[in-house]
Amino acid sequence: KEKVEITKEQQALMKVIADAYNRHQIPQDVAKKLLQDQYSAEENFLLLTEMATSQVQVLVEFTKNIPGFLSLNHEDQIALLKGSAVEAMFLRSAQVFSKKMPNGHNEVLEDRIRRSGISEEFMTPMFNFYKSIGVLHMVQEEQALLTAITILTPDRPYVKDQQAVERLQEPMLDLLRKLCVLQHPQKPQYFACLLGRLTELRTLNYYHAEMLTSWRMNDHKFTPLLCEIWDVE
Ligand SMILES: O=C1N(Cc2ccc(-c3nnn[nH]3)cc2)c2ccc(Br)cc2C12CCN(S(=O)(=O)c1cccs1)CC2
Repeated sequence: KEKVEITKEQQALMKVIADAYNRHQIPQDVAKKLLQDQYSAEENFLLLTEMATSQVQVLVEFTKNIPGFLSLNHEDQIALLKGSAVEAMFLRSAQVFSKKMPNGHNEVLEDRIRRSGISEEFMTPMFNFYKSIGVLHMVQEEQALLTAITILTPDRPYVKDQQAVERLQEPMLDLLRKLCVLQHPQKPQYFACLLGRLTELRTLNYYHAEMLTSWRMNDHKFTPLLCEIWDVE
C-alpha cells in the first residue's frame, strides 16, 4: 500500500489556493436576490447576468493568486482566462449552489434558472453536471484545486507557451491526487472521478456557446465584462 504524504511545499501551495478560493466569493445579496419574490423571465435573466458578472470578477481575482500565473506570458494569461471562464464559472456555481442553498431553495433556484430563457436542451446537461458535482461532496481544498487545474489547462486556444502552463498545472494535479487518497481512502477512484468532471465541464462550453447565440437572437443584453470574456458582440 503506497504511503501517501503531502510535502511542506505542497501544504504551502494548498493553503495559498484554498485561501484565495475562499477569500473571493460573490456578494451574497446578489445570490439571495435570486431567491426573493417572483420575477419575470427578463428579470431572472438580468439577475443571472449580474451574478455571472460577479463570478467572472471573482474568477479573475482567484486566478491572480495562483502561484506562477502572473509570471506567464501576458497573452497566455488572457487566453487561459477566456478559455476557462465558462468552465470555472459552472464548476464554482455547481459547488456553491449545492452547498450554499438551504434545502428547498434549490427548487426555487432551479425554477428561476429554468424560467430565465435558458433553452431546455441546455438545462438538462447543466443540471446533470450540477448533480454530478453535488454527489461528490468535495472538500473546499479539492474544489479550489480543481478550479485552479481547470484554469491551468495548457491546450486552450491561442496559448503559446503550453509547457509553461503544464509546469504550473502538474503540481496541482499531483497535490489533488494525494489529497483525494487522504480524504477519501474508501474511494480509490475518487481522483479519476474528479478529472472526469472536467471532461463533462468541457461539454458545457459547447452548450453555453449555443445558448449565447439563441440569447443574442432574442436580444438579451450582457454586461461589458461578459461580452469581453465570452467573445459576444
Ligand atoms: O446562474 C447560475 N447558477 C445559479 C447560481 C450560481 C452561483 C451562485 C453563487 N452563490 N454564491 N456564489 N455563487 C448561486 C446560484 C447556477 C448553478 C449551478 C450551475 Br451547474 C450553473 C449555474 C448558472 C451559472 C451561470 N449561467 S449562464 O448560463 O452562464 C448565464 C449567465 C447569464 C444569464 S444565464 C446560468 C446557470
